[in-house]
Amino acid sequence: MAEAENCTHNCETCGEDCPSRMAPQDFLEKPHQLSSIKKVVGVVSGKGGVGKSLVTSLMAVGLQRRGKHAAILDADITGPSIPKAFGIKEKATGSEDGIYPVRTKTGIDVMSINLLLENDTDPVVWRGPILAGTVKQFWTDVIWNDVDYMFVDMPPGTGDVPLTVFQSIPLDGIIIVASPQELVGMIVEKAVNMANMMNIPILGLVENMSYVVCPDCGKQIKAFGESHIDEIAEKYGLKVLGKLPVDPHLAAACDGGLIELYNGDYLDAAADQVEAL
Ligand SMILES: Nc1ncnc2c1ncn2[C@@H]1O[C@H](COP(=O)(O)OP(=O)(O)OP(=O)(O)O)[C@@H](O)[C@H]1O
Repeated sequence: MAEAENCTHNCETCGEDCPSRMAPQDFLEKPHQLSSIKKVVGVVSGKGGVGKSLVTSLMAVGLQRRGKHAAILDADITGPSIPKAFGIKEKATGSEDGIYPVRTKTGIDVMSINLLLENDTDPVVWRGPILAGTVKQFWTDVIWNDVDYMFVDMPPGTGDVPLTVFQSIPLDGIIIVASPQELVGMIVEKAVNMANMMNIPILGLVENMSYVVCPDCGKQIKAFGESHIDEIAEKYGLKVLGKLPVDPHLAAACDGGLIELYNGDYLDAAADQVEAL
């Protein structure tokens, strides 16, 4: 059990009766004093590469199209994909007051580690506490001006870094993104249980790469087998907010920095849910 004087504030390692044990809300960090952020939504996945950044980008684009001011905090420090999806080439700037996010073509404010690194290809070879500290600084040291909806592209998984982010940024809700393969295993359920343990409302589930549409006959092909998302949603009393197909246009838009030009209403129900917060 951790003693109070050498407490690491990582309550995973100490006992229930540890005197330094804190309630989850005690870890919450305050945003920059010049920031104004109305609602914060985390986009979470049980593991990497399932399309979490793509869903984060589409959510911000969707809310911005509805006349709201959207922002993205890219908390995926080791795999930052947001600047690429929006084709952001410039770097973030700062003043003695703080750091300013970079604005996309349609007015979405973005902060990502790639906007601070000299070269986009520089790897971030940092240990967990530094990664988590950087995400915290994106919240505390960045001046987020008049944001209606901030989407946080969370680090994948349920390890130390996502845990710290969950504890330090006050999330109004999370969206869990999963691929059909993941839904067969327990990875999504781990993410659901983690959110429940942290008392963060789950707005719903999004299944990415749910199906492929045959270019000749338009038939939906379940390339990864039948979907299990409805079963899991029912088991945990959650909403299914959308099912995205594998779409080459989507991949091209995302990889070509043109995500703001992509037309598709797959995440309309998710946007409704966020607006209802
Ligand atoms: N539905 C889809 N159709 C076509 N391509 C997709 C789809 N979803 C994701 N992709 C492509 O898959 C790649 C990975 O997506 P993305 O970066 O969003 O995943 P991620 O879960 O955020 O990964 P990581 O956790 O490693 O950052 C991207 O190149 C993206 O364009």
